[in-house]
Amino acid sequence: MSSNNLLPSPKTVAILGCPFSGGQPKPGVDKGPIHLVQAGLINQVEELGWHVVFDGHHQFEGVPPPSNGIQGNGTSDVVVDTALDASIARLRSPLLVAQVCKSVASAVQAHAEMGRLPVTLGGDHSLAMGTISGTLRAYDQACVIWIDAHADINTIYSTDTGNIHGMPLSFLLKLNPPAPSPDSVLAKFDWVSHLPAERLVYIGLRDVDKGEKEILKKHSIKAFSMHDVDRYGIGKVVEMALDHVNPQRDRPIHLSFDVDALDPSVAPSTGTPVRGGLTFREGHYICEAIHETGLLVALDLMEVNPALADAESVRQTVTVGCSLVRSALGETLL
Ligand SMILES: NC(=[NH2+])NCCC[C@H](N)C(=O)O
Ligand SMILES: [Mn+2]
Ligand SMILES: [Mn+2]
Repeated sequence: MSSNNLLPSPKTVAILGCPFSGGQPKPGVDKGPIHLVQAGLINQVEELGWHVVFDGHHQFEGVPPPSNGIQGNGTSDVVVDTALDASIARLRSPLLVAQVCKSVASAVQAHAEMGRLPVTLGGDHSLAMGTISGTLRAYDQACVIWIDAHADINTIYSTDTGNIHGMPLSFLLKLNPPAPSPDSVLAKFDWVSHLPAERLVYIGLRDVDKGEKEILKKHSIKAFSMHDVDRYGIGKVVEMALDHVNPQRDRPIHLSFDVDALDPSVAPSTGTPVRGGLTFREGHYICEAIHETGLLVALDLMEVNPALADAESVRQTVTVGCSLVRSALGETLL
C-alpha cells in the first residue's frame, strides 16, 4: 500500500480516541473523545454503511499522564545544545508530546495499512504530528487539508506560547533546525514524517501569529483565510484548495479538522476560540465536498474541550463534532 498509485477506498473506519492534552495548558481537551463516543458517534458511522472498528481510548502505555494543567517542560533529564537551549526550553512538555504522537503515528499507520480509514478524535492538535505521519507512511503521496482558525506552524523559534498544538506543521514540514545530537530534545521528533509544503492547504484561518505569517510567505504555503471564504464562497474555496494540493485528483487526502475553525457560536467548547469563523454549513460543506472526491483516507477531529463551557454549549459542540465526521464519511442532506 505504500507505493500509492492504487487509489484507496476503505470500507472500514477505525475510530481512535486520543485523550491527550499535553500540547496546550487547558485541562479538559483530553475528555473530547469520550464525549464524542458517548454521543453515539460509532453507531452513527455504522448507520452510514461503514464497518467500524473502535480502537478504544488510547492510554499511551508508558507515557506518564499529564498532571492537571501543571507540567514541567520535561527537558530536565535531556542534554540540550546551548545554542538551541533558550528556544527548546520554552516548549511545553516536548518529550511527552513527541512520545504520544509517535505512538499515535504507529496506530494510524497500522489501521491505514489494513485498508481502514482512521478517524482520530482529539485531544489537542499536536496529535496531528502523529496522525499525519501515520498517513504518510501508508500513503507517501498523501496531501493534507487543514481546517483551523490557526496556522499551527510555529517553529521552536517563533512560538510565543510554547504550546506544541500551535506547532505540529513546523515539525511535519521540517522547518525546525536539525537535532544537534541524538540526546537532544529535538531528536525526539526525528521520527515525524516529511510533508512537502506544496501538499498542505489551509481553510478558515483568522488568528495567525506574526512569525507564522512570515513562514507561510517564505514557503509559499497556500492558505484560504476567512477573508477568502467571504470573497469567493466556500464552494469555490474548497475547489481552489483541491486544485492546489490535488490538481489531478489522484492524491489520498488527510483531513485535519480543528473544531475551532467553526465560529464560537457554532462550536463554543474549545480552548482557543476566535470569532468570525466558519458557519455550521460552511464547516459541513468542506467535509461533504472532500467525501465527494472519494480520496479521503484519514480524518482528525481535534480540540473539542468539554470542560470549557456550560452543559448546553458542550452538547452543541459535541453534536457538531459528530455531524462533521458523518459528513466527511458520506452523510448527505438528501
Ligand atoms: N491547535 C490550536 N488550537 N492552536 C492554537 C495556537 C495558538 C497560537 N498560535 C500558539 O502558537 O500557541
Ligand atoms: Mn485552532
Ligand atoms: Mn489547530
